[in-house]
Amino acid sequence: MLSYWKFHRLKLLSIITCAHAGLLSYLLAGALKPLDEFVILDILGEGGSAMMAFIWICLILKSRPAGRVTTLLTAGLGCVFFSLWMDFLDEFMQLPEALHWDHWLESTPMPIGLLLLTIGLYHWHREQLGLNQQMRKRERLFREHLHFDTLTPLSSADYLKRQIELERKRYLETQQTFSLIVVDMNDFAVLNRVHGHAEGDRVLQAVSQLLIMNLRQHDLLCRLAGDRFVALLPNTGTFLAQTLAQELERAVRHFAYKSQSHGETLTLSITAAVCIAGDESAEQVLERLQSALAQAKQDTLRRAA
Ligand SMILES: Nc1nc2c(ncn2[C@@H]2O[C@H](COP(=O)(O)OP(=O)(O)OP(=O)(O)O)[C@@H](O)[C@H]2O)c(=O)[nH]1
Repeated sequence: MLSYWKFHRLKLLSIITCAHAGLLSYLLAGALKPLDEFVILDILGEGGSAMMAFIWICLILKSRPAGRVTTLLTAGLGCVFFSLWMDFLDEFMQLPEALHWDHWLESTPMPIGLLLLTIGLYHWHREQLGLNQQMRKRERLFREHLHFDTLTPLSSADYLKRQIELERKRYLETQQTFSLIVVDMNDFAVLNRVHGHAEGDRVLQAVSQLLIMNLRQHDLLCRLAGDRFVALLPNTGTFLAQTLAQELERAVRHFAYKSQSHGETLTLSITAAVCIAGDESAEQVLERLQSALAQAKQDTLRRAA
């Protein structure tokens, strides 16, 4: 409750104030009905509906950031809630015959609320289309995953091996080779030591997102172990794989990651290596990939020396 109270307190306060104003108006202008005029079924039905509308408001505010769509949905549901609330109060209070404002307060907010809710839902739909577009890039990651890594949203080495076996079958049918890129963070043990393991975890999460965004829609990124990732590139030759690997290295080098503790920019870098595969078992391919990485690490060290 507290987290969304901070962002949406104005909206919630307006709704609660309106509800209190309605109650106060009834108390000032009307009188309590005798007990035998209470209709239990109406009280339960109208009170329950008002309560549900309020719960919907809380759920919307809890699950959405502040913005136009949230405001429209809350305003719409707020009007619906107010209408139902006035209807509920009507069950307990009797107003003088000459007064008619209770009918207005019961009936007018409902259609206005439904109109606002409809506009809000329409914009929510448009917003969702935009989000779907963004998510499509990561679709292969989220589909059919039995083995998710607990830290990053990537699949594990087991899933990667199964995917390599599938690519191998495809190779036997179509003769189309595929490539793999292995990526390893440089000096990650030092980063852990200097900035703490929790910061290291956040770096791994951020880097995995960055790598995903720099791969193509049909590529698959897995976390092999620790600070090591593997991208499976279907139907891709060595030249294109090398180009992608260089792009990944560049993306990480230019990534201005900010530490959570002090907000300073941490310099991150990776070493990437590539291998092309066809008719080989997953173990064989991964072994070759690890050797290519070891070689690339040595080259990097030699260049730095
Ligand atoms: N924060 C964090 N650290 C991890 C995780 N898994 C492995 N590590 C750490 O990653 C580090 C990997 O160490 P190394 O293989 O020596 O890698 P490195 O320091 O990048 O060395 P080079 O690869 O040679 O540059 C170790 O310190 C592990 O403790 C994890 O899930 N979270």
